[in-house]
Amino acid sequence: MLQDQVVSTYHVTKLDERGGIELTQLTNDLYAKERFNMKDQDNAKKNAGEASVSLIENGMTVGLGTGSTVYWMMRKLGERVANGLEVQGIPSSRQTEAWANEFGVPLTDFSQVKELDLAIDGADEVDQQWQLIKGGGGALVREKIIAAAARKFVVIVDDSKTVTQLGAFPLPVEILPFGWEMTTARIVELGVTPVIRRNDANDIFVSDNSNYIVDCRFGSITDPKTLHQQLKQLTGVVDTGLFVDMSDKVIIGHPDRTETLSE
Ligand SMILES: O=C(CO)[C@H](O)[C@H](O)COP(=O)(O)O
Repeated sequence: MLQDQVVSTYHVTKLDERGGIELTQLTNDLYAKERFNMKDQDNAKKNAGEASVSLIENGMTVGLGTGSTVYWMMRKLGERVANGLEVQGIPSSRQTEAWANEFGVPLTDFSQVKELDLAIDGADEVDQQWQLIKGGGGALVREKIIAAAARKFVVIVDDSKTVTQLGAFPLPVEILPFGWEMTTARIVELGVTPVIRRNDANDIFVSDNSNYIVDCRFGSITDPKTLHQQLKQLTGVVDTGLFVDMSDKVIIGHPDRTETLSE
C-alpha cells in the first residue's frame, strides 16, 4: 500500500512538472510558468532541451523523445522549422506527437524511414557511464525503439538526474496485461517488489502500446546490463527502462547553463 502511494505521488509530481502521463493542459501551464515563476529545475530542463536543438541539421530525420525536458526541445525545434529548417521527426509518444502538431514539426514513421540521423530524449537517471533509467513518463518501449534506430542518441536531462549508481528511481518495466499478475510474480523472484503503475484516478496505467508498467524499486543497480537481460527474458515482459550502452552524448541542464558530455 505504501508503495502504491509512493508511485501515485510520483505521478502527481510528474503531472505537476509536466512529465507525466495525462498532460492535456500542459502547454498552457508551461507558458504561465515561463512568464511568471520558473523554478530552477524548469530552467535546467529548458536549457538542456533547447541546447539539443543546435545538433539538428537541415534534412535530418530525428527521433523525438518524451517528457518535460523534451517539451522544450520540441518548442525550440518548432521555432527553427518556422524559420526554414527542414526536418522530419518520429515521436515516441502520443504526447510528443501532439506537441509536434502544436509546434509545426513535420512527422514521419518507420514505414518511410529505415534509420534516424539523431534521437533526442530525456531520462530519469543517468550514471557516470551514461547508462540510463527511463520510462517515468511511460514511453520506454517506443523510446528504446527510436534510440536503437538512431545513429546518434542524445540524452537531455536537468542536473537532478545525474547519479553515481542507477536504482534510486524505481525501474519501469513494461509488461503485457494478460497474466500481469504472473509476470509480476516472476519479477519478485529477482528480489524486488514491483508496483503496478496507476494513474491519478487510481486505475491501472495503460501505455501507448496498451500494456501495463510495473515500477521496481531496486535501490541500487550494480549491473544494469545483466538486470536488463534477466527481466527481458521473462515471458510477459516487453522491455525495461534500462538503456544500456545506448547514449552518445549527454546534455546536462543547470539553471543558468548547460554542460555537454560526449566521446
Ligand atoms: O523516459 C521518459 C518518459 O518515458 C522521460 O524521458 C523521463 O521520464 C524524463 O522525463 P522529464 O524530462 O519529464 O524529467
